[in-house]
Amino acid sequence: MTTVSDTPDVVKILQLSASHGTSKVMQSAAELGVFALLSGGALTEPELRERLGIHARPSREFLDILVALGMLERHGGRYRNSAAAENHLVPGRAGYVGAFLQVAPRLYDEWSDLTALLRKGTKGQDPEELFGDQPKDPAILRHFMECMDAINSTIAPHIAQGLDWSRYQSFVDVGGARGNVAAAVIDAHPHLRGTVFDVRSTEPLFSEHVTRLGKAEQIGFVGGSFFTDPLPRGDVLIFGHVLHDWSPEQRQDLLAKAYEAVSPGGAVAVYDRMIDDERTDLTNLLVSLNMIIMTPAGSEYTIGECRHWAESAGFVFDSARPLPSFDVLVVASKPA
Ligand SMILES: C[S@@+](CC[C@H](N)C(=O)[O-])C[C@H]1O[C@@H](n2cnc3c(N)ncnc32)[C@H](O)[C@@H]1O
Repeated sequence: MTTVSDTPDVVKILQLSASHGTSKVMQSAAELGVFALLSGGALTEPELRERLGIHARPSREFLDILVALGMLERHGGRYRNSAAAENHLVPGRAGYVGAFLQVAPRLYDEWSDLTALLRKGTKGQDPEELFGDQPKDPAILRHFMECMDAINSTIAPHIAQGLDWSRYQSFVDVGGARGNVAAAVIDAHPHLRGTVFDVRSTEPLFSEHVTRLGKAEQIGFVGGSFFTDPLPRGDVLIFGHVLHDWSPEQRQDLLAKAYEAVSPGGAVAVYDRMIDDERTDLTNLLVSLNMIIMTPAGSEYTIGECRHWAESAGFVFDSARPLPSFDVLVVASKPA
């Protein structure tokens, strides 16, 4: 006999209603170090419980949910990482994206007020609180940079391939943080000279990171604010995960400013979690709502809007291509 709870629509509604649970299980697994521990080999539930310091009452549900989510596997009473967890959730691995899960608990708290935000439109944050150029807690800044690099590391090789860099001599990564993407571009195209433009407080972390990557000679740093200071000149200006922090008017102003700084014949390259023009993609719509919650005026935006801002600034639209991690790269050139 079919009951109401067996119908696909009801199953879907029940699963959606419980998705806070899967999100929280993933965050706690990262926080407790489950994936790092299991990268050393399979363990039984009592062994995991003891090593992770978790209580017997929730431990089986916790671990078996991770199995059901495809993050762990269970064979003969022993748990081990799935290939996905082993490749992407073990700290130190090249494909590590778990830093994103570490910021997630904060996001989780911020989302708890969604209904209030939907009514008011903003949480009333101070823009300076988010990205002010005052000294910040160095540990917090470092963690923020690590999280950004965990995400942009998967994108960087595609930025290095996404333009015909043989046509250019220089680029500026605007809001380029500690130079992670700039280093990947230089790595693939050693003839280029790169500049990272970012708030002054990031300079020590930039120097440390590009030195570690062996790119300190090829990448310079200019500190300042892209709202009040001139942008450094270059053949290509990159805006990666920057425009989504600001209002549509500020994005338009930044691209107009970029047009002045780009050499004739050069280009602007923008990447963000852009929304498809039909506004159907759930993943990036959720990311956009997250930006609305987390910033005073930011959000994601459609590919068409990005094209419109670039064209209004004087650029000629070249291409929009999807990148891994649900980002889109828009490239537009400045006539020679
Ligand atoms: C979300 S991060 C993106 C970092 C990097 N481009 C990436 O793709 O991961 C935004 C960057 O913009 C920088 N930023 C914020 N406000 C700025 C301003 N007014 N002037 C220059 N850089 C700024 C931040 O310090 C941060 O490094």
